[in-house]
Formats: sequence, structure tokens, C-alpha cells
Amino acid sequence: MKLFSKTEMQSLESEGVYAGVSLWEMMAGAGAQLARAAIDKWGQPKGPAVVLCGKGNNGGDGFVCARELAELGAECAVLLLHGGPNTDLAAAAFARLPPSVKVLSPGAEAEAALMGAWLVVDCVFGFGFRGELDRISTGYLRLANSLPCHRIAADLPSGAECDTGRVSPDTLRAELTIAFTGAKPAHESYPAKEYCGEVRICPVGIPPELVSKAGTSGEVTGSEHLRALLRPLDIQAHKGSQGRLLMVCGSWGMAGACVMAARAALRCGVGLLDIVCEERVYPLLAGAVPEAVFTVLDGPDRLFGSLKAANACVLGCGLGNGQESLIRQVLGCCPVPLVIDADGLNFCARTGFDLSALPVPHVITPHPGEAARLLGRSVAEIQAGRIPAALELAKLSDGPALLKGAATVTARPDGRFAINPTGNPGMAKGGSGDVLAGMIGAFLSQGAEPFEAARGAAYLHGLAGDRCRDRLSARGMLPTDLSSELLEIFKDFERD
Ligand SMILES: NC(=O)C1=CN([C@@H]2O[C@H](COP(=O)(O)OP(=O)(O)OC[C@H]3O[C@@H](n4cnc5c(N)ncnc54)[C@H](O)[C@@H]3O)[C@@H](O)[C@H]2O)[C@@H](O)CC1
Ligand SMILES: [K+]
Repeated sequence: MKLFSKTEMQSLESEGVYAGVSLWEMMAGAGAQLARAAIDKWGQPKGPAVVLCGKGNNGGDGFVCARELAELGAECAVLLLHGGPNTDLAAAAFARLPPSVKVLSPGAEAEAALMGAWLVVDCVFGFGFRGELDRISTGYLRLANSLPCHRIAADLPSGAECDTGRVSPDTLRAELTIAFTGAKPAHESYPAKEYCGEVRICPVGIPPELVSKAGTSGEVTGSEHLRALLRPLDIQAHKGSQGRLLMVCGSWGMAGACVMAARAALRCGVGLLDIVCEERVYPLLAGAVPEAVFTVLDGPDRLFGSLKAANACVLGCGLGNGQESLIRQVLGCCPVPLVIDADGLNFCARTGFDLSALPVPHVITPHPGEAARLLGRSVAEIQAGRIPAALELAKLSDGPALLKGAATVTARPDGRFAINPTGNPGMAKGGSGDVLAGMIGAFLSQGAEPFEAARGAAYLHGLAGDRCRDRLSARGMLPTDLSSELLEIFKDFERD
């Protein structure tokens, strides 16, 4: 599914005009959809409706909605939070308000009306909003959030930033958000996603062929993106043709990370898995992953040989922070695509290692804590704007960056990004990330393009998580269950 940024939406709007649909028709469509959606969701009005209107075109949608609600028999008031409309379009919608719609300004009467509302329609800001809410909006949105009324948002909940998914304090908490024409990044990315409630996409008159032709830099990953990763196996396949993956993972005290990454990679069809490890963890790993071969470290030559023989390498899961020289050697001489996770990333953050100078394709897979270390920010700052953080990480490393967490964002250095819709809180357990790194490594070793490998693995990983939750419960499921659940997913794929 495409995600339209503010400027992408504006150019689509212009194309619509060029194709003969007026902006007025679009606004009329938007306002009508809003009113219809409210009635559709909550039934005939059981009390007054208050439409909170800003000065821009989102407010214009609100005036149209107020007229529609009044025509449907609702007692309706519009509350002009910032004075009269400041666009010609919104002014035209305002001029068409029927006399039965009360026009209110901030003050005691407006507050009383809001407190008695059955329905609040939020038309303060749409995709034009940036930064922080002003004092008046904050006060009224906070009041609206505290009331036992229904809340519907036009296009976006006011206070949510369209392109970044950032929210201002007291952003409207909608039960239902009507996204005009198409979804926006904020509908799919946290924290804004949490404020949207149910999201319905409603056309407002732009010809569908223009919408489906339009290019967007953002999208939501879907099962259609797995086809390239899960091609049917060649009838003449042999272990050498199914990808040879090298894993530089696991250490004394953290061998499990390597086991989980290794099992996940094997479940994703890797033909040969070679694990680089210290001598003292070898017996444990060899017992846990009998399919793997091992490069037991007793000198750099063995490592170089194994790197040269591989098609891809996973570096970092459970390596700890005592393996600096090993990490440096891998980063310094790896001739194949690399997945850099966990302690590989911590090494880069600690030493300032320039990931963009790596001469091979690479994917970085930080969780918010690792992302914060790499970018020199706090975790709260990363989480407040996950899309921009992922894009910044992709630029920093000059390769795909996968920012883990709810609605994982995989970004490219050129500004394109994909948001992952699968997964659940049952996956928030140590080890889930190791499974994901192993999966990405497996697809890279089989020749997948790095961005596609990362976003496809994130989708499959979340899908396995959702199926584990349904089967085992979110609380009780374990990262090790994810790998076995992959079997069921692949069985479905192979059947189709
Ligand atoms: N593109 C489309 O397909 C359509 C868009 N329409 C509506 O138009 C909306 C966009 O309208 P506008 O571009 O007029 O913008 P908005 O109505 O979202 O915002 C209004 C104004 O608020 C100002 N503003 C931004 N951040 C602010 C802040 N932090 N504090 C105070 N003021 C701030 C902006 O300068 C902007 O002019 C959409 O979200 C949608 O609701 C619809 O009318 C119909 C079709
Ligand atoms: K809104």
C-alpha cells in the first residue's frame, strides 16, 4: 500500500485538477465522506455534533461535513479555533453553511457545546500541520480527548505530522480517521498511528487510475513483496546453490543469540551455514546447530578464508563488547553483503566506524537503543520520529537501515521507505532480533537485493509472530517459536 507524503498528495491533487476534477469537488467529497462515515460507524446522531475547524482546507472539509450532518438532522455547531478560513476553498465552504449550524469562537459557550457533544469532528489540521500545536488547539483537543463522546478525524488527527508520524502533546485521539484519497505515513507509523484509531481510506473524486499510477516514497510492505524472496526452488538445486551464509555471532555468555540466528537462517533455506566462533563455545553451538559447519578461530587466516567462501555474512548478534578486533577484521575485509546487528552496531557507535565507507552492500538492523547510540540521540527522540530516524540511519550508513519496533521502518538512503504491518508485542523479547538478522542474512546469501531482503524478512518475521501469538499467546510465545512457525508460512507459500 502506498503512503502519500504531503507533497505527493499535493501533486496528486494538482493532477486531479488537470484531469478535470475541481478542488471544490474534492473538498465536497471529503466533507461528505466524513459525515457519512460517522453515521455509518455510530448510527443516527444521538446528540449534538461539534466540528472543530482550523483555518486551512482541513477546516474547509469540516464546514462541508457540518452542512451534511445538519442535512441529516443533526444538531451541529462549528468551532472556529483560529478565526475565519484563510483559503478561498475553505471560505467557500464556510459561506455555504446553513443557518441551522451554529458558528462558535473559543470561549465559555464553545466549551459548553463541546462538553455536551455526542460527536466531535476534528478538522483543525490535516496534512498541512507541522511542529507543535498552538495553545488554543491544545486546550480544545485536550478537552475533546477527555470527553465521553465519539471522535472522528478528517484526514489525520490534529497534532499528528503527516510525513514523520510525530505527534504534539494533546493530539486528538480519534476512534476513526478518514484518510482522504490515500493513506499517509502517519497513519502507519508510531506514535501517530496510535492516535488514528480505525483508519478508513475514502476517495474524494481524484480518478483512481491517477491514484494507482502515482509514485510515493513510502509504502506498507505486503505479501506481494515476498514473491522475489520466496521463488520456487530449482529442481536441480544443491547445497552450494542455495546460499552460503557466514555468521560471526555468539560469544561466551551469549551463545543463544547465535543459535537463534542460525536456526532462523536455516529455516529460510540457506544451503550452507558456516559459524565463526571461539573455541570455548564451539561444543555448545555444534550441538545446537548440527547442520552448520564451523570456523573455530585460531587466527585471522581462517576467518578470511570463510568470508571469501560465503555469499553473505551476519555480524554482531550476541558478540558482546569484547570482540573488537574480530568485528574490525570482518568490517575491514568482508567481500560479500553484510547484515550488521547488535554488537556490530554498538562497535560502530562506540568507535565512530564509518559504515558508509563499506565497499560491500550492507543492511543495518538497530533497535531503538542501538539507533540512539548510532545517531547520538535519546531513545525517546528516536521513537518520537521513527520514519525520519530510519531515513537518517540509512543516510549515515549509505545502505538500507531497518529500525526495529512496532511498525518496523526499513529505509533507503535515497529517501524511500517501507513500514511493516505485521508483528505484535509478544515479540518484544530478547532473541527476536537475532532471528530477524538470521533471516535477512539467509535472503542476502540467496541473492536478494538488500532492501528487499530486509523488508521482506521483517514482514515474514512479524507474520510468524502473529501466528505464534494466535497459537501460543503473546505472553508465552518465544523467539525460538518464530523459526518453527516459518515452516507453516512456507508450506502455505509452496502450496499456492
Ligand atoms: N489533497 C486532497 O486530496 C484533498 C485535501 N483536502 C484537505 O486539505 C487538507 C490540507 O489542507 P491545508 O494544506 O490547507 O493544510 P491544513 O488545513 O492541514 O493546515 C492549515 C494551516 O495550518 C498551518 N499550520 C501548520 N502547522 C501549524 C502549527 N503547528 N500551528 C499553527 N498552524 C500551523 C499551515 O500553515 C496551514 O496553512 C488535507 O489534510 C485535507 O483535509 C480536502 O479538502 C480535499 C482533497
Ligand atoms: K484533522
